[in-house]
Amino acid sequence: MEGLASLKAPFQATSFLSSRPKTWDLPTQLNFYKRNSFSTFSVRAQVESTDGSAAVSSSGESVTEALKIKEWEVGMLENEVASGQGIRIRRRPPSGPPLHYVGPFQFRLQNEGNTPRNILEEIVWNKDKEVSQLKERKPLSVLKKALENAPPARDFIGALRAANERTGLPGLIAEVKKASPSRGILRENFDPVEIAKSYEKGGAACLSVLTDEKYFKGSFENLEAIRKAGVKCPLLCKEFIVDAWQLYYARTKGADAVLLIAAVLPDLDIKYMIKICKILGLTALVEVHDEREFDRVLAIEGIELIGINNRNLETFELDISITKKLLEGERGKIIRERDIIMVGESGLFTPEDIAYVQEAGVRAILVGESIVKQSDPGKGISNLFGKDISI
Ligand SMILES: O=C(O)c1ccccc1NCC(=O)[C@H](O)[C@H](O)COP(=O)(O)O
Repeated sequence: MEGLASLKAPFQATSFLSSRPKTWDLPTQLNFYKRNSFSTFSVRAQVESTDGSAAVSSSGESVTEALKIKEWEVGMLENEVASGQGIRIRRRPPSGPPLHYVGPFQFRLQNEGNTPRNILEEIVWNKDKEVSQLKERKPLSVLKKALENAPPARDFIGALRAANERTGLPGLIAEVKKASPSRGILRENFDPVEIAKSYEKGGAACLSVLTDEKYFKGSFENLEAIRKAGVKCPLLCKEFIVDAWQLYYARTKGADAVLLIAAVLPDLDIKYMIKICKILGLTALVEVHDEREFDRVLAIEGIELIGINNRNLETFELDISITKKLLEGERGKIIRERDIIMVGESGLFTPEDIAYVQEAGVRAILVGESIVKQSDPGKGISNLFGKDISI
């Protein structure tokens, strides 16, 4: 393991590896992690063969083996950092170290519980695997090239503000959602482009397109098809983002905005991803569900759009009073002072629900089930608001 730090050309061992502390007590490791790494994404990027030959470190250990250990160590540290911020979702299963690992004893003990504790954790673990496979096929360099041909990013927040000003009601992000883990299939006859056009006609300001296939029966093809069909509403790529690579991927597929879930991402990842979003012209909708997540997100610079999910993603429990509770008092004041747009998400079915969250302080709402289930989803919007908001 130590040999990795002294790898010589043609392998580039950059600062992450060469500056690694020699003593691996836990606090040192955490500080080191905080300073140097966001995810295995950066670990991979920093051990590169420049000529493609098999790599062996000075201790005789193969680079692949060393990389596996390094990835596992970073994974452990990610979980530690996250739980220190109250995040219960573990980024990947604690499957135990690679076979030849001879590291700190406390890490070797932590290989229990490798079944997900709840649905969100299961989705995240699955996404982590999915993304590493996709990354093999489309590395960042390929995506960066593809960005040149991506359609321009549109103003997601501007569209929400304009709708709110025009109607005096929260701007609607209408969700193109075929199925969900909590509700199963929502719509059998599912034509994403037709639904998107119907939403636009019905007065939606923006659209949210689920791209997760396994749990929501969505796809990036749907996102791309809606964008290519000329729908003018800005598009949110509704995905479980665990890696900055996905931001680039979403942008190449025509997304104007992405979702960052505070229950999944530690602060450092959110900060880092917001910076990348700004570079790519993407709007970040950062989602929270409780006070602790909300406070973490409010402490991050550059936040413009925050969603309060009324659905507990670990238990599926829906309660729209969460939006009210989180926007009361000091937090509501901060939001107003900073002119942050708040989005009420999930479980909104009636004009009374809309009035309730608007009264609580949201200027936008994200709605799926109640409108996607209607035979005419655009008309479903009129039913939701109790009036035609397209004019
Ligand atoms: O909808 C689910 O069952 C679900 C389960 C696990 C993670 C996320 C989930 N939904 C994502 C969303 O937040 C909703 O799709 C969105 O807010 C719209 O909600 P709704 O109007 O209740 O369909």
